[in-house]
Amino acid sequence: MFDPDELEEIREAKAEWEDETLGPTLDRFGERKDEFTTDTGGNVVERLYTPDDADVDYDEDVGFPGEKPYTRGVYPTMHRGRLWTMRQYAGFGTAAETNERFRYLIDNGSSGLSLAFDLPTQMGYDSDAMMAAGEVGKSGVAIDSLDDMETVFDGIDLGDVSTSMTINAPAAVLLAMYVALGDKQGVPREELRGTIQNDIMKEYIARNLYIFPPEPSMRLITDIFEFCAAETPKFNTISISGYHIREAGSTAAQEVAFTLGNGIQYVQAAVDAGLDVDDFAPQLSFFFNAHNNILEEVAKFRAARRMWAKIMEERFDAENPKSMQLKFHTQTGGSTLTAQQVENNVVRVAYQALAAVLGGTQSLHTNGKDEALSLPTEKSVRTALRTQQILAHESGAADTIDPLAGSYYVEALTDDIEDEAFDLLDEVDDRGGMLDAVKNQWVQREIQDVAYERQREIEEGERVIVGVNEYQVDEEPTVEVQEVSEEEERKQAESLEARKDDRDEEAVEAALADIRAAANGDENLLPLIVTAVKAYATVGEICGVLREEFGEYEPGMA
Ligand SMILES: C[C@H](C(=O)O)C(=O)SCCNC(=O)CCNC(=O)[C@H](O)C(C)(C)COP(=O)(O)OP(=O)(O)OC[C@H]1O[C@@H](n2cnc3c(N)ncnc32)[C@H](O)[C@@H]1OP(=O)(O)O
Repeated sequence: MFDPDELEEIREAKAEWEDETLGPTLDRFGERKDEFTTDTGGNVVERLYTPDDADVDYDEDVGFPGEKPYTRGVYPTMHRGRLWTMRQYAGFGTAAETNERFRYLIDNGSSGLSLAFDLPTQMGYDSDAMMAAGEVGKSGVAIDSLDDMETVFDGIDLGDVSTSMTINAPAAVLLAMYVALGDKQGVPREELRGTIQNDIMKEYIARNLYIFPPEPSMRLITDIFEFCAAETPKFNTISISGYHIREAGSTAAQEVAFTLGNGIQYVQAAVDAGLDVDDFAPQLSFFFNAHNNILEEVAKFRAARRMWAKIMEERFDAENPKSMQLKFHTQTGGSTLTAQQVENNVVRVAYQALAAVLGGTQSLHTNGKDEALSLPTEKSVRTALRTQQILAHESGAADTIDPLAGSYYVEALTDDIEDEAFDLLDEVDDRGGMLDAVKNQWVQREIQDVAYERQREIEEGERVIVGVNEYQVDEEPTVEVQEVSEEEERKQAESLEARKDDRDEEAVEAALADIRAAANGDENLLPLIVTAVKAYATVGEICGVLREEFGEYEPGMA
C-alpha cells in the first residue's frame, strides 16, 4: 500500500525518533513492563506501529464492505443499514416461564430470540428420564414434545422473529419442532428465520454435550444442510462456534483456527455426501467470543472474515459470494466475569460488546453482570440489553463501517492472527483434518496448554484481574439470585405424561420406525423427524431410537 521509498523514510525517521526523542525519556522513566503482550497467546505488542508494520495491499487484504475478502464486513452498509440483532440468550424453567421472558425481551427492544435448553434436552433425554433428575429446567428450558415449543412461542408469530436455538446433538429434532410449529402457525417454511447451533465438533473439543459418534453426527448435520437448502432457505443451519473454544482457554488465533477448521470439516462432509457447496454454504453461520482486549478482538473478527472467504473460494471452489461471507454472532466472554465486585462486569461487558460491534458482528448477546454466579435476573438482563442499545444509539460506534481499518496496529494484528491461524490449520491438515486432530486430543491439548499458562499468570499476579488479584475489597457478593424451583421438574414430568396419554400412539410408533429404518439407510432424516414431532413423539424417544442405531460417542473413540 505504501511506496517503498516512503516506507524507507518512515523507517529512518523512526530510528531517529527512537534515538533522539524516545531514548532520553526511556532513560528517565522506563516503561511499565519489559514486554507487552496481547490478551492471549503472548503475542508481543510493540510500542508503536507505523505504516512499516502494516504494509497491506488495500485491494487484496482490506477491500470494501460487501466485497471480497470481506475484511471490512459482509454487508455494503453494515450497521448503518441495519443494526446488529440484539439477541439475548434466555430460557429457564418451564416453557411458560421462558415465554414470559421472551415477551419481556421483545417488549424491551430485543430484536431476536435465543433459546437456551436445559441439560436433559441438550442430551436428548425427556424430563421424566432417570438421567434428567435434578436438571430439568435448570440451565435452560425443558423441551420434551411439540407442546413445549408451542408454549414457548405462545403469542409470538414465527414469521415475525428470528430465533436462535442452542442445541447440538439433538439439533435435528428441535429444528423439526420449529418447522412443525411454523406449519401449525401457517408460516411458509421459506419465511422461517433463525439458527440452530448444530456444531458437534466443538462439543467434542470443549463443551462436552455430545451424544452420537462423529460419523452419524456428520450425517445428521449434512441432512440438515440438505433439508434447509430446499425447505427453509432463510434459516442458518449451523452456528460454528469458537465461543466455547475460547471459554476453554484458547488464544484468539486458536479460536479462529479451530472454528474455521470445524467449518472446513462440515463443508467437506457435505461436499463428500454430494451436495453442491453453493447450495448450502450461504446458510452457514459462526459464533465467536468477545474478550477484554478490544483491539485484538476486532482484529480477530476481521481476520476470520478474510480467512473464510479465502477458504471457501480456494479450497472449495465456491462461486456464490454468500458462500464466502462469514456472518457471526458474538457473546461477551462468560469466563471473564468475576464473582468479586459483580458490578465491574457491566464495564467488562460494555468493552467486549464494543469490540464485537467495531468488529462487524451480525448479532450480539451481552452477558448479565451476575452470570458468573447464577442465571441472570430480569434486571441484569435489562442492563445487558441497555448496554447494546447505548452502544447502538449513543456511542457512534455503529455509524461508520469498520472504523479501525487503516490503524497500523489493527491491520498488523489482523495479519498476525490470520498467519497464526492459517499455520494452525496447516498443522490440522497434517494431522489428517479436524476430526482426527480432535479424536487424538491434539486440539484439546493445544488449548489446555494455553489455558494452564494463563491461569498460572493470574495466580502469580503477572496478569491483573481487577477485583480478583488486585484492587480487592472485603465484601460478600450481594447479587440477587434467580432460582428455579424443584416443583418445575414435577410439573414438567406430569405434563409430559399427560401428552403421552393423549396422542395417536400408532402414528408415533410408525414415525419412530421410519426414523429407525432411515438411520440405517441414506434417506434424509429430517422430513421423517418432522412427521414424528407432529405426532408428539418426544425428544427422548427420537434420540433414543438414534442412540440405538448410531451408538454413543466416547472421548478418544477412534
Ligand atoms: C454460551 C451458550 C451455551 O454454551 O449454552 C451458547 O452457546 S449461546 C449461543 C447463542 N447463539 C446465537 O444466538 C446465534 C445467533 N446467530 C444468528 O443470529 C445468525 O447465525 C447470524 C449470526 C447469521 C445473524 O443472523 P441475523 O438474522 O440476526 O442477522 P443477519 O445478518 O442474517 O441479518 C438479517 C437479515 O437482514 C439483512 N441485513 C442485515 N444487515 C444488512 C445491511 N446492512 N444491509 C442489508 N441487509 C442487511 C440480512 O441480509 C438478512 O436478510 P436475508 O436473510 O434476507 O439475507
